[in-house]
Amino acid sequence: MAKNPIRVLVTGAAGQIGYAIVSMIARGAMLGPDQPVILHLLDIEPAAEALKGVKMELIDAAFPLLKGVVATTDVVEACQDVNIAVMIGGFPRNEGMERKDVMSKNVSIYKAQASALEKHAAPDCKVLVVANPANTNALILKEFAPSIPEKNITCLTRLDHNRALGQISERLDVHVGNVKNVIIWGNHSSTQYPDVNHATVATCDGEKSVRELVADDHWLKTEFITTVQQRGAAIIKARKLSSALSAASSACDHIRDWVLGTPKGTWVSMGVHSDGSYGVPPGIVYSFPVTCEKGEWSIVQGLKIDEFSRAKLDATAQELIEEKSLAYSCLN
Ligand SMILES: NC(=O)C1=CN([C@@H]2O[C@H](COP(=O)(O)OP(=O)(O)OC[C@H]3O[C@@H](n4cnc5c(N)ncnc54)[C@H](O)[C@@H]3O)[C@@H](O)[C@H]2O)C=CC1
Ligand SMILES: O=C([O-])CC(=O)C(=O)O
Repeated sequence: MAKNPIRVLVTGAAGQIGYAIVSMIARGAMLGPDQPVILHLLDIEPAAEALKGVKMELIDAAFPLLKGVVATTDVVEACQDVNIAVMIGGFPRNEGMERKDVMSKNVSIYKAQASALEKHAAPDCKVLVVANPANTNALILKEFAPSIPEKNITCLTRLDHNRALGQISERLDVHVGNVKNVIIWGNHSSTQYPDVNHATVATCDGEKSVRELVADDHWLKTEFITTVQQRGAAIIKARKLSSALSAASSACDHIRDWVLGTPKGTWVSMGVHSDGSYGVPPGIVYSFPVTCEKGEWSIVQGLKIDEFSRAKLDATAQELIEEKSLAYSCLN
């Protein structure tokens, strides 16, 4: 029997990431090749014509899984009964800016949209915040949508996770699909900590540790980390626009694994509300290694954290604490 359609909200749908992600969702990259979807597209009035154009193109593409498109500038209409909300609406940074530099513009959007989601989305709606500063926007969204369960509000660090997989794959000249279990700890910012201490590569002789195969701790502790931390800025420098294709694809990966589950023995990175695991203070949205099953994520427990990692985990937590107070000062 055909499945009922799932309603997916995409905010900022007339923007770069929005334009890239809608066709991915309509092709089944987010929810599976047999899952019909209805797209709810939200943007603001100045982008209303462009949004209309996106809807026209979705119709023209005749996607078999796409059962309807609601394209609107009305946040209430956009949020009505949605099961998944991908929150991309906001302002991107330009060259030379840090992601927190878009804080004052973007956190107020998340405060305003929180209550529309709370009142009008499906009660079990899963929320992914993409717009920067992603962790802090997710925190603000939760704060102003208190009835949405904390575990349903997450932010995107899967792009950083995929970037780390990509860097290891390039360095070892192995296919990226054979590399797994890197971790992004902390903030989606230049203080994030890409950690390969538990990462492995599938080889014909079984799974091997990334650290042993790379055999260059200096590179892993320096250039590898900074390349992943600075990749967003490098893309902006090269394209004069921030990452869009890779952000859209990673957002699909995030939701797909959350809803359909992570493969056995594999974890991914998600920005989630800290429960105090690994000594990370509660009260911030922090990227952890997680596995997902039956639509629920859980933080991977019991990983050994060495002294080098400890300092990095703490530094990015500290930045998130500071961002939190900056966000509140922007809202006052
Ligand atoms: N977490 C992550 O890994 C990544 C996050 N980002 C962030 O995603 C966000 C979007 O990036 P792009 O698509 O490149 O930007 P963009 O400027 O191309 O598109 C953003 C869209 O949001 C719309 N918008 C603005 N205010 C809105 C509101 N109140 N409600 C609904 N829509 C609204 C704009 O009209 C625009 O169409 C930025 O904040 C960017 O920094 C980008 C890449 C990766
Ligand atoms: O760097 C930016 O501003 C966009 C972004 O978040 C990324 O590419 O990771």
